[in-house]
Amino acid sequence: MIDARLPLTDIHRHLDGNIRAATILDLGREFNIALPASDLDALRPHVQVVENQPDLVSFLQKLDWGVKVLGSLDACRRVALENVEDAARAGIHYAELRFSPGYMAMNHNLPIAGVVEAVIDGVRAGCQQHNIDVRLIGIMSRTFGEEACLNELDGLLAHRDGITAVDLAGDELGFPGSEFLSHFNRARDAGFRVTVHAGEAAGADSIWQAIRELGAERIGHGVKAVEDPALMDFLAEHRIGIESCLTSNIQTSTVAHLSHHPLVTFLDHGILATLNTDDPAVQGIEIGHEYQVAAPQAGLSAAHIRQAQENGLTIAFLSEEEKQRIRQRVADQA
Ligand SMILES: O=c1[nH]cnc2c1ncn2[C@@H]1O[C@H](CO)[C@@H](O)[C@H]1O
Ligand SMILES: [Zn+2]
Repeated sequence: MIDARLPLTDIHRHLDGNIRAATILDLGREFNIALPASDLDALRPHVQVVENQPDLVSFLQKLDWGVKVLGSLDACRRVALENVEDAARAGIHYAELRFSPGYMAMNHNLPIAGVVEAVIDGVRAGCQQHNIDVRLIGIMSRTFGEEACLNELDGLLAHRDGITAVDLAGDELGFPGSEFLSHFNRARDAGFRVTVHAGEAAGADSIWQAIRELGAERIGHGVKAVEDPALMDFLAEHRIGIESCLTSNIQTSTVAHLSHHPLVTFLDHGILATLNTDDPAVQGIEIGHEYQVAAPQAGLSAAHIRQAQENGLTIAFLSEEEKQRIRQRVADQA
C-alpha cells in the first residue's frame, strides 16, 4: 500500500522514544545502571508497550528506561545515529526526528546544549551513511514545567542552525499550552517552525490554543478536532497539517478502536493529514505497519493512503525546492 514512486515520510517520530532495546541493555552495562532485566526478552515488557495503556501518561512511562541509560553525550550521539539507521532501514526517504534534550539530559545531569549538539552530530553521521534526508525538531517536555522547558529552548537556540522546528509534548492534560506562550514567542522570533502535540489527551480547545496562541503550523495527533466542525474547516482552509499516529492512539487509549479513528474523516474533509509512527521502538511497530495494517483497519482506502503519503512531504518543514529534490530522487530510484 506504500506507493514506491512517492517519497515515504515519517514526520512524527520521537528519537528518544525509539531507542533499541539492545542498546538499552548495552548502555545499561556500560554505565552500570541496574535495569529491570538482563536479557532482551525479559527487558521487552519494561521498555515496550505490550498491552494498551489506560492513558497517555502511563504510555509515556515506557520511554523512561531509554533515557535512563543515556550516561554520556556519546550515548546520545549513538542513539541519534541508530535512529537514522533504523529510519533508513524502514524505507523512509525523509524523516523529521524529534527529541526532548532536557528529558535525555536529566538522569545523568548532562548539559542540555551538549545533548542537542550530540544529537545533531549523530544524525549528520547517520545521513552520511544512509540514503535519507532528516530534519530535527526540538521538543519542550511540558511534563517537567515551564522552567525546564525554558532550559530546553535555550539548549536548542544554542544550536539554532541544526534545528528546524520546536514542539510541545508530554502531559497535555496536566500542563496546558497556555503556560508556554513566552516559550513559543521566543521560538518563533528565532525562526523556528512550530508543531504542537494537541487534541490527544485534551480536547479541541487545546488545538485552537496551539494554533492561535502558540503559532502551530501543524498539529501532532489532533484526534479531538473531529468533535469541532469549525475547527475541521479551519484546519482544511489554512492547510494546517495533522500528524496522525494510529497505533499510538490505540496504545494510549486516546481512541478505543481503529475503526473509530478520525483520520479517514480528516482526509475526506480535505485536511492535510499524514501517517506516522510516534515512538516506534516503544510501540513495537514501524512505518510499514501503519501503512499496511493500521491504516486499512482505520478504514482508509488505497486512495486515502496514497493521499496521506503525499501529504507527508506537502506539510514537511522544507522549502519547495527541497521537497522537489526529494520527489525527484525517489522517482529516479523507482
Ligand atoms: O504520543 C505522545 N504524546 C505526547 N508526548 C509524547 C508522546 N510520545 C512521546 N512523548 C513525549 O515526548 C518527549 C520525548 O520525545 C517526552 O516528553 C515524552 O513524554
Ligand atoms: Zn508524539
